[in-house]
Amino acid sequence: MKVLIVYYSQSGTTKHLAELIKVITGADLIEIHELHPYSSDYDKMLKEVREEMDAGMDREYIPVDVNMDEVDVCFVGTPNWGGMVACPLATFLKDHDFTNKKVVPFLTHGGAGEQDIEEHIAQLCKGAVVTPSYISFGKVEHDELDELQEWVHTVAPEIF
Ligand SMILES: Cc1cc2nc3c(=O)[nH]c(=O)nc-3n(C[C@H](O)[C@H](O)[C@H](O)COP(=O)(O)O)c2cc1C
Repeated sequence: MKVLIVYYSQSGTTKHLAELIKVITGADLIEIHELHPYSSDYDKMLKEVREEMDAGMDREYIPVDVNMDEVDVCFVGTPNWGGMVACPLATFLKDHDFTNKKVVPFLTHGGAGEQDIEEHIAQLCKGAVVTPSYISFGKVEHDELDELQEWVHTVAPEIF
């Protein structure tokens, strides 16, 4: 059983959650990075992201060495970007074939919650079986670790 965690993180919050899931599952971890960095000015970056989403543009990512054919269960982690999957990760998901794979979403947000991100992931990972997500407002705290562990065991019992 091959288990993979693929995620994007702009400021480390989703990365932290991905690393906790790695500790629980022992899965391989892949971080997606945009090919051309966003502005380091937060407001400019928000504008840039809004413009590329409105235009339906695919944000290029730095290629990663992964053979998706071998993967059975893929944890997919993203920050909430305007209720959507972060753009570079969205491009990665579009580029790979998730048919008949189990996709397990996890996400972090700044107050708006899950919105339609699970649905967006299902659209991007065509043919996948998408489980309920783990949703964290900001960084996962120490007292939430039991809940995280329980969620992993519930959505992907076959990997243990
Ligand atoms: C471009 C952009 C758009 C965002 N849009 C939202 C949003 O619509 N709703 C929300 O709750 N948080 C939003 N956030 C906040 C992030 O989802 C939140 O801070 C997240 O935990 C950051 O994860 P990261 O550190 O892994 O990048 C946005 C952040 C960025 C950079």
